[in-house]
Amino acid sequence: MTIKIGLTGGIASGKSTVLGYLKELGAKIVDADKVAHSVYAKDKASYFKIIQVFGNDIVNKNDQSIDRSKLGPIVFSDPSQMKKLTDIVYPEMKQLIKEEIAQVEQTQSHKVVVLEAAVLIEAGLLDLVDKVWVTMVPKEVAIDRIMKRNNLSIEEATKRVNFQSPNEERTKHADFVVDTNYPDFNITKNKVIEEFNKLLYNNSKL
Ligand SMILES: CC(C)(COP(=O)(O)OP(=O)(O)OC[C@H]1O[C@@H](n2cnc3c(N)ncnc32)[C@H](O)[C@@H]1O)[C@@H](O)C(=O)NCCC(=O)NCCS
Ligand SMILES: Nc1ncnc2c1ncn2[C@@H]1O[C@H](COP(=O)(O)OP(=O)(O)OP(=O)(O)O)[C@@H](O)[C@H]1O
Repeated sequence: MTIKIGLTGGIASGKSTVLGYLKELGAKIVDADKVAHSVYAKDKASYFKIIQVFGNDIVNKNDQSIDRSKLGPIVFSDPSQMKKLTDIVYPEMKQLIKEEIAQVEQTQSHKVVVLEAAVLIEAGLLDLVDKVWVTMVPKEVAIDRIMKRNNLSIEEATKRVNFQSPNEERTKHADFVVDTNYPDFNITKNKVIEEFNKLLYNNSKL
């Protein structure tokens, strides 16, 4: 049997760091951001729907591809526009993720598959996983990390954090909360290894 972990967390909460540890432990990674990007391809049903809703201005004139860098500013500054986009993107994204996970289950290529998705809960992906892991730092720490990492003002960094759901929304669904608010990355790493092994060796599904 394959154990399916959904990994989510707010911006700059340590998702990529934890994902790196899980990869080292041998888990297969499914990256929801990447899958979401793939639905913009011309052979996907979402392609035409997105152009219908957002118009030709978001299309690259040379190759007719959708330019995400034009779409981003429209949707990230207006939740109602983001809702219009995700109403189109999420169903196709979920179907593709389902297929990717099924492939791992069928071939039994990996014992653990991790679905990394910033919007695991919002996109209705909870039913695809057995366990939910949530990376978390206090809001002020996230803001501080973004200011340093992305070289942004406190206002810009705060805007990015506020765009996403609050930590409490996510931790409500968590089987395991990965607190990454430690200067020493090894503390985070050891917690991840411990929980991973618990899951792998105490799991009746295996
Ligand atoms: C708006 C789009 C076109 C911008 O693409 P672009 O390549 O410029 O940015 P990218 O996808 O790398 O996103 C930047 C960051 O924002 C996060 N993010 C993207 N969409 C959302 C959202 N709806 N809610 C919260 N965070 C989001 C991503 O996880 C990532 O950390 C793209 O993010 C998108 O299609 N978003 C809607 C689908 C979605 O929710 N994707 C996230 C799946 S985890
Ligand atoms: N103990 C720690 N564990 C994880 N990350 C830490 C820790 N201490 C500091 N950080 C820093 O937090 C920042 C965010 O980490 P990471 O990129 O893994 O987060 P993320 O959730 O994937 O971010 P985003 O959603 O913005 O891509 C990084 O700059 C990282 O160096």
